[in-house]
Amino acid sequence: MKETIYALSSGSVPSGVAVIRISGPAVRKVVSSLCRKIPTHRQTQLSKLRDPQTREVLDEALVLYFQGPNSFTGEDVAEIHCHGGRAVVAAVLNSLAQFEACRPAEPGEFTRRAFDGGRMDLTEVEGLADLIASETESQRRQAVRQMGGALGKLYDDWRKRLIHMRAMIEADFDFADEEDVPGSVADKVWAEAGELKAEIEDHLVRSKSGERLRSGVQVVLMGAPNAGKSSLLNAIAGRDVAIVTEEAGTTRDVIEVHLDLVGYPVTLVDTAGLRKAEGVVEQEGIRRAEQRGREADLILWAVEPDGIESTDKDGGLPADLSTEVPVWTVRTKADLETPPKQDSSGTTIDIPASSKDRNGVRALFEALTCFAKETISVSEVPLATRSRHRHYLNDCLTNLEKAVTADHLPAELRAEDLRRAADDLGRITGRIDVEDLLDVIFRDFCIGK
Ligand SMILES: Nc1nc2c(c(=O)[nH]1)N(C=O)[C@@H](CNc1ccc(C(=O)N[C@@H](CCC(=O)O)C(=O)O)cc1)CN2
Ligand SMILES: Nc1nc2c(ncn2[C@@H]2O[C@H](COP(=O)(O)OP(=O)(O)OP(=O)(O)O)[C@@H](O)[C@H]2O)c(=O)[nH]1
Repeated sequence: MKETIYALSSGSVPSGVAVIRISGPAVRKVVSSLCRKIPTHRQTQLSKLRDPQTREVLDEALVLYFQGPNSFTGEDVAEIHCHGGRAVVAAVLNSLAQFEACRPAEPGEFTRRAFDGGRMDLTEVEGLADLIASETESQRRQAVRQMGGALGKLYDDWRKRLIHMRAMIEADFDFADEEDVPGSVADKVWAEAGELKAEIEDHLVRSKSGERLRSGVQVVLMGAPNAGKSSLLNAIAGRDVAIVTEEAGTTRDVIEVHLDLVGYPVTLVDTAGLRKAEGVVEQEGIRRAEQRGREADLILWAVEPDGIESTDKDGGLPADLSTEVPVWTVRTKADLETPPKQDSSGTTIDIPASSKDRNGVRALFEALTCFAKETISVSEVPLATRSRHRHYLNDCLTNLEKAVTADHLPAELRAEDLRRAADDLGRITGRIDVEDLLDVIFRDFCIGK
């Protein structure tokens, strides 16, 4: 028999109320033992919770019951809403552990059961994970929509169209010998396939924005040592409206701050000062700084008043930087200088900033907010949000392209490419072999979800 799983779903204790969730075939037995009576489906019941062995009262709690299949997981589910004291939660979890075939849930295991039971597709699962990870309004909006199935529906519709096209082609070549079946059926299908291909290409282009919204616009501060990069980061992040979380990067030289700029997520990255370094550690720091620069959506090039010439000598932007990455020159320590004549190059935006006075970074802050808005452009249509989606969409396009262009090949082979293209979309929603992928996706979930 399938195991029954349980977990604290409500976050860290102590808390006012803690929610302990239980799912699986033993739920009815467990609940009737802990609180005698099983609540009516979808209703809560105030009950004394008792230790199954000693019958000692552990707490007075609200117990909620969902009879499978009408539950989040599709199995029988109960929720115990008890007091959020450490010892209360420990005592309840401990009594659950005493039941046979009952064990603590793995991260994301409730959701995994919902997926296995066909209650959610993979894009909905990912939307749910993104919703829990969301830090800004625009991220929340995109995640809610994806969790609600909008993206999955788009891919399912495309997949159905492909399956239909293939059926038409196969029907056409079954009757190919008969005279009165017009060849135009196939022509129509290939024209439709071409249209779908264009739709998917358009979706892919627009989805850059979806991925950026999910992970935050990457803004990387670069410049010579001592140019004032760290002070700038602190000055921007220190504004009450801006800071959400601060975390050290994977290296001690790369610091990331997650900003919420009026609902748009921006990851601001401070990097090691660029110069011709002697030490191995510093060289590694610079290598990583350059790497982040290459991945950036925007580079803030910090230049101090008398440092403009020295940056050229000591090290500039990485030579292989894509010309598509915009670079803004930020004149740091603007409180020390008399403003220079307007930069005539016209290639970069030039923004004076001072970390020393309260209004010193206002212009930069506002320019960044505009940039984030323009880069992300929250859309009403669902967008791909992960490189995983992009990967399979590209595979799908490759197969579709083969099918559409191969008019010298027999229809059987072209129909087979249509099937492959449909399968690629099925992999995004998880309808087609994704077993090895699931562990990776669910590993990132919280316990209790
Ligand atoms: N207490 C509590 N709050 C919660 C959840 C939960 O599981 N428990 N959720 C969990 O993530 C979210 C709400 N989402 C949910 C989605 C589906 C079902 C559910 O039981 N669906 C059944 C029955 C629907 C019905 O009441 O008729 C179904 O779809 O068949 C429950 C919660 C957020 N808040
Ligand atoms: N007057 C003034 N001094 C500043 C300003 N910003 C930074 N400084 C000073 O410049 C020095 C270097 O600043 P940091 O922010 O550490 O420079 P950095 O670019 O991060 O340096 P590295 O981490 O070595 O690359 C410090 O002494 C700061 O106090 C500013 O806006 N005005």
